[in-house]
Amino acid sequence: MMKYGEIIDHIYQQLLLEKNYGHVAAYIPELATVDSEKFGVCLIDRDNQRHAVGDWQEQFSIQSIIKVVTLSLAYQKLDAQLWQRVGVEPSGTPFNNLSRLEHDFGIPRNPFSNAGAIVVCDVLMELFSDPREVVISMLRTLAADENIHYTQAIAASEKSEGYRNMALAYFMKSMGNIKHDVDDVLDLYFDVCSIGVNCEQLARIFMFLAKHGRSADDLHSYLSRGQAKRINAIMLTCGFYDEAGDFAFRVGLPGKSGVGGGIVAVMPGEFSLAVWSPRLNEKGNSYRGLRFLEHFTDATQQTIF
Ligand SMILES: NC(=O)CC[C@H](N)C(=O)O
Repeated sequence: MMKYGEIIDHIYQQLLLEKNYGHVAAYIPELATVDSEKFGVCLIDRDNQRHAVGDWQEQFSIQSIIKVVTLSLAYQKLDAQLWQRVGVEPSGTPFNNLSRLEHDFGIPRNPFSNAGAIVVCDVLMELFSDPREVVISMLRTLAADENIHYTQAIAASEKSEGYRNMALAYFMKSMGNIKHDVDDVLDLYFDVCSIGVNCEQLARIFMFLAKHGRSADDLHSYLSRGQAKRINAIMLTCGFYDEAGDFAFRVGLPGKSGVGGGIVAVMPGEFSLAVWSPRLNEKGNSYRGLRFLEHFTDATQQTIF
């Protein structure tokens, strides 16, 4: 049995001695108020045991990590039909890139770019009469924890300066790839990005991708095995935007980052691991989170490669 707890503690202490680089996301004003030195880690293993250190109980903004959950909900219902509206190829561009979208006639390269996630929100509005409720109850069920909520201040803050996402959404609307009112779709997108989670909740939620579509407690099934495989593949190839190659190279696990400073990575059949450290590198991914995961997979050799 792997001694995850000891390894996590050791790497955590080591990284505290290292200089921390990067900046908290300031383009969403409310995120700029977060303490940049927060650092939390939580791993849930296949026996549902928790191994955690640092600020793992403190909630932070889930941001782009939610894109995996919204994608899973759309994919669960539409299966391969979903790929008519969004692709599965890495983009090699930043998460909010505009130029590629015009080249691709309004069909986003993948569901983890902002454009792709906005299309997925449009799809959710078609599929569910109350998509916000569906998203939050999936998170609460997977985490086995009711204390997960939307954060109005963050959603409003992002909306107040969300010009680029508006540009993406309006362009896709002009190309026929957004069916609903653009404002309504963006409101849903900003809302789901604003949800607060802590490292433990995040790690528990993502166990459904370590367990081939089933919840950590094994009571709920969200995706088929084949669907879970494909979502993990998209995380590996697209989860870190134009740093996806570097993440695969250094960490070697499917994962997803958010500009709140969270990263979650899964080892299918083994564990789900969430790290939170708000300072972001120039690609918008947590600097220390990446360092932690790189050390962790080097130390444990728990990687898909
Ligand atoms: N990479 C991210 O976490 C970006 C999400 C953020 N809500 C945005 O749209 O800009």
